[in-house]
Amino acid sequence: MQTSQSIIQNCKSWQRETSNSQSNVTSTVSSLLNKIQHEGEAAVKEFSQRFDGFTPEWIELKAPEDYGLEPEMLQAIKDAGSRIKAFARFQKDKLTDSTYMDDCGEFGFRYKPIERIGAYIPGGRFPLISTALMTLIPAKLAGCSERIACSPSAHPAILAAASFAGATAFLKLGGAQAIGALAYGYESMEPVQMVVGPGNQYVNTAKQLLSQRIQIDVAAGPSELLILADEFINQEWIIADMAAQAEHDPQAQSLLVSDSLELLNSVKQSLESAPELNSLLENQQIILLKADDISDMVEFSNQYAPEHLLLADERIEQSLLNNFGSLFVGENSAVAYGDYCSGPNHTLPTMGTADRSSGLSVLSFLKVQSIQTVNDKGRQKLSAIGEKIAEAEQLVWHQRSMAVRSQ
Ligand SMILES: NC(=O)c1ccc[n+]([C@@H]2O[C@H](COP(=O)([O-])OP(=O)(O)OC[C@H]3O[C@@H](n4cnc5c(N)ncnc54)[C@H](O)[C@@H]3O)[C@@H](O)[C@H]2O)c1
Ligand SMILES: [Zn+2]
Repeated sequence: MQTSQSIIQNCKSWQRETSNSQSNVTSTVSSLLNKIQHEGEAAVKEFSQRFDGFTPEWIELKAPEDYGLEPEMLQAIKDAGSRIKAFARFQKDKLTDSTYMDDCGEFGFRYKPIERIGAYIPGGRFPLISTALMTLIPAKLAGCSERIACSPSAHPAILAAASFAGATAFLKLGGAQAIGALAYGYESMEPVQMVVGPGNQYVNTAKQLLSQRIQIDVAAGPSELLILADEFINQEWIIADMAAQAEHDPQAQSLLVSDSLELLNSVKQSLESAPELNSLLENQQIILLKADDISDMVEFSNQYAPEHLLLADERIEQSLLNNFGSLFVGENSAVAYGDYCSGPNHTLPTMGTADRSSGLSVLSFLKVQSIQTVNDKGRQKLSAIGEKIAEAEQLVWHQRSMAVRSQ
């Protein structure tokens, strides 16, 4: 049993545990992928039988209305999907191709979609309906022409969501073998160029191991929530938020950081009085941290770089917060809204990678290409600059290819 002192810790001395090594998963997945690369379909089928007890199956998608869902469920999928679509469209509209001209010619860039993508929708522990929407909708808005949904679950709500989100095919197949099938091709499906979507350690390891061959999205590990709070917040709400993110996964973690010891003590008491919540506290899925002041809170947040950041402290300016996957401002903004239906994506960087990477968005599915058109004047001017450098690098043909144009 922990003492009261150790339950409320000082934020300066607390650090995220780095993930324990998982070399046996890596070697299992590595040999699985190797077999799929060399033996193709037969190996995919064999692994699917071994780990999931079924043969992979292409499932033809019908209209979302045709899955016999209760009307409220169908409506919720459509409403969530429409909001996710609206956000993705808004983002897409800001990404415009652009060109400028100067005396040497025309220079610009454009966005082009990756053609074939695979979206993995986890289905082992829970059927993740929202993940079908979050992965496939931005891919469609980006303009990817083939969008293969892959999941070990063919739950009617997943199929309806994949259909609403615009999957062009649905393959019932799970785990690392699903990622292998997407990357190497399967039956009539050509290999995809990108695989997105969360999954368990087998799925994530397969994505990592294949990342030289295919583009992958963020490292979406166990969920994380950091709440920065002042003494005035609604405790019932934030306790529910912390328990919500913790229930994703036994390794998921929610942190409450405040400079108010009164708040932390009061939250601690509420947690301890409910056995289900107390066990989250004991298993360190909920962590209470005391800061000296708001600058301490900001500093902690920036170094921790949480997946989800809930800012429930009006004294702290948003602009001071540098590292997070998604920011929820004010206590109205439950993180669960972001998980399902507010609009922004829920596939977000975890394990501190938010200090250098972004969550899934329309941009993830686009390549930025540059385009240049040199005019006659540009031939002279650019030759004069470039030849000098090529000469110093002793790249003779580089120099010559410019020299022959310089007249
Ligand atoms: N960070 C995010 O945005 C986010 C969102 C949703 C889900 N998730 C995470 O996704 C994960 C979903 O995991 P899941 O397990 O429920 O579903 P999953 O679909 O990722 O994995 C299930 C598959 O794992 C394979 N598998 C299971 N045991 C195996 C074994 N011993 N050897 C080889 N393969 C094996 C099976 O083929 C099975 O189909 C959770 O960890 C959850 O936290 C993260
Ligand atoms: Zn969540």
